[in-house]
Amino acid sequence: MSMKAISSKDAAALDKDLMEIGGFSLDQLMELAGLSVSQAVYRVHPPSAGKNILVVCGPGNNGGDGLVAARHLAQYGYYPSIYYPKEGKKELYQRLKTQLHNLSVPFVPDFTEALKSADLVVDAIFGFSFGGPLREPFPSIILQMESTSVPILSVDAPSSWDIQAGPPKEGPGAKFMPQTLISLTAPKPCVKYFTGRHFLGGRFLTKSILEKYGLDCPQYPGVDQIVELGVDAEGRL
Ligand SMILES: NC(=O)C1=CN([C@@H]2O[C@H](COP(=O)(O)OP(=O)(O)OC[C@H]3O[C@@H](n4cnc5c(N)ncnc54)[C@H](O)[C@@H]3O)[C@@H](O)[C@H]2O)[C@@H](O)CC1
Ligand SMILES: [K+]
Repeated sequence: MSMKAISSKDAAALDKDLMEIGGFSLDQLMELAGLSVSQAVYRVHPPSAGKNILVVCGPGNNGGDGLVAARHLAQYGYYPSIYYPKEGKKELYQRLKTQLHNLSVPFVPDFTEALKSADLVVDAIFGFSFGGPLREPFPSIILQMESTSVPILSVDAPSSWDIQAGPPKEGPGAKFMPQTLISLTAPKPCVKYFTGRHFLGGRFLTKSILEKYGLDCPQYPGVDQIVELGVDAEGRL
């Protein structure tokens, strides 16, 4: 099973349509996106494989997806911790933080230290609005993510990759290849450089939106919020 990619411009327009025409709020979309991310974590890394999940959040909505996913992971019995070096300004992120504080999910100050005890890293740093050379404090975080042996699951795109053109030719991110990627709504063009396990999440598209953007959404099995691309609902290639 495969799916057509969507450019970052169309992905942003589709998001806007879901809210302005579709009647969704950002909170709802982020909740469903983050729920998908948590299910992908559970699928590739069940609690029996290690419960310490380090969720690295960036300043935008990709980071918001990470905050939501961390809440669900805590409810599933994992021990998530959050590294959030550049917090976003939206009130929504503050509410997500409160929800995590109330579950005693720690916000950790030192990425290098936190990585030492992590069983899996969720890369929720940048999604489809990433562009240009990496600005501080992210270059050193990306360098550590590309050289660690801890498995990484990236949300919507491997952070530091150009959404269209894929990994940078040199510098931080040039060798970054997460083990798992969950594309939200639809894969982005950079997915053609990705070689790991690939899931789709964000189960909120309607027939008219699929038609407008020329997308063909694979069938999600049962009540799942994720579908693995490359494998069909019955597990066949
Ligand atoms: N329909 C969907 O697919 C949905 C998508 N959501 C998520 O929203 C993401 C897009 O969110 P946003 O548009 O807020 O953007 P992102 O979260 O992709 O990133 C934007 C932030 O990154 C910073 N940034 C961009 N380039 C940078 C660079 N070179 N160095 C340092 N900082 C940089 C920007 O200043 C901004 O703060 C998607 O990828 C997805 O994860 C969900 O939250 C909601 C539903
Ligand atoms: K990401």
